[in-house]
Amino acid sequence: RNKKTHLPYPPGPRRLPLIKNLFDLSNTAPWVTYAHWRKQYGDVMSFEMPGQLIVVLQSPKAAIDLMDKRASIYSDRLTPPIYELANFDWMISAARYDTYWRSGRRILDRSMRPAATTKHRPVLVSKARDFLKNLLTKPEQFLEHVEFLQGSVIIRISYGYDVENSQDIILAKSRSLAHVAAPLVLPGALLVNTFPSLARLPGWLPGMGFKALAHKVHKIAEVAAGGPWDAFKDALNKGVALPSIALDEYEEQKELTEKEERDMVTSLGSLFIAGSDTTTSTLQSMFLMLALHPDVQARAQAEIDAVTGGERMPTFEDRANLPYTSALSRELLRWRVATPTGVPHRTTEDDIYEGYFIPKGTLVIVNAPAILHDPELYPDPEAFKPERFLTEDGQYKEDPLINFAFGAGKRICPARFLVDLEIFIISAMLLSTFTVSKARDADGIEVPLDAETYEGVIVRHPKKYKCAIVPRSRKAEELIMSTAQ
Ligand code: HEM
Repeated sequence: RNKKTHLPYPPGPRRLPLIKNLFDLSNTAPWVTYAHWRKQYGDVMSFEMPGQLIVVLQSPKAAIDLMDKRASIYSDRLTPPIYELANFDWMISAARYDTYWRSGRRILDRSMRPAATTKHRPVLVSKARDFLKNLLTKPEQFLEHVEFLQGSVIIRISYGYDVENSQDIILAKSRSLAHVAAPLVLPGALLVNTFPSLARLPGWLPGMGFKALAHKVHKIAEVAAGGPWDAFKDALNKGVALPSIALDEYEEQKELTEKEERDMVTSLGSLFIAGSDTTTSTLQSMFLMLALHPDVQARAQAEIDAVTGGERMPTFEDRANLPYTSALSRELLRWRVATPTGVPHRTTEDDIYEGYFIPKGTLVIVNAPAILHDPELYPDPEAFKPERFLTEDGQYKEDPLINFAFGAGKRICPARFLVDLEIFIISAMLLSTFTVSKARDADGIEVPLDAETYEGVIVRHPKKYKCAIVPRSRKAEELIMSTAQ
């Protein structure tokens, strides 16, 4: 109960002195603990980590009421202290709600709003073709191909730079940053995240290894953001810059001040780390789903064949005639939410909601799986059913709730329209040319697949698995080879 207002915090599990709820939360799947707590404490609940109150929202109403309608006070972030120490607090998804974030976010919103994403369609198609070709030559490496696809899509769309192969230096630097920096956002990853004042102690004291780590992150981040930007500037000077967000912004602003250029470097530099793992996860879930649901796959293939006659690849223009395939790509986002608890927002003022006190500095989480797997909203929620996104007469139906897979409020994922295009075109082109099924061992026995074996806390991925990916026909092979230059 708050001393000033005499109002209680939102209800939640009993806190122990000092350690509060430190040991009540699952380390591997906190969203499961939240969903379990929801049954006891309702849609707006709270718990505490030492020194930090956390509020969890688990219904569309609560998420919209606070994250959207009161966005002016629910849009800050808790930048991990290690990022500040590494001068890496420019990463947009971790940045404070301030003027830097606003100008960076403006660039991203402008370049990824629906009208602007249409421009990226040719890149998506060409990268999808390369992807199919890779699947044809080395189907057993499909998980790696998905990763490569996503990395090359982001770098091409951001800077107009075509990644040639998985050894490409710009891709390697971006991956290295994602690999080193992404896990550091977890509150328990480093002691300095829990006790930021440690950063003020001299580096020679024992336990100060995080300072060397911060230095390393700083170095990698500068190269990962600066390298592709330099490649873009080089292409620009030679007059060969390809269409990209960087080029659009450059042409729009013409003369950039040093600060504007730096903001552009950092906001574009944020895209790889924010967007590679997430879409990769969803596409990796797609292969798992297809191998587990031959009925869904056959229905989508029949729909696509009826439109293309098996004589060509499906295109974006076919989308209006492919409602089931469109619905399939939406159901994927719901079925295995890639970032189940999103990125916490932080309040910048005290607030009162439904008689509960939410103080300034509270972390607020939308537990997306609680909404997208609520049996009242999505009956039989664990089942994969594209029909959820179809009207009774089989037309594609928009469902605004699916946006919770991308967060909420002002910090909602700026790339959600791009992701929609990408998942649609990849699934349509894949289904038109390949059939995915369970793998078989040397004796011809099906290798069992487990739909539940996922790992990762912020972004979750299916654990490494095998499946068989076979071209549907000789004609399908020709289509792949003829278009993938
Ligand atoms: C399936 C794919 C994706 C999913 C599920 C996803 C999900 C999310 C979520 C949950 C957030 C946090 C939203 C919030 O705080 O409320 C977010 C933020 C963000 N995403 Fe995505 N994302 C995806 C793909 C991408 C891609 C492809 C890009 C870049 C090309 C991207 C760029 C970003 C950025 C820059 C932010 C930070 C926004 C901010 O803090 O203002 N995301 N995303």
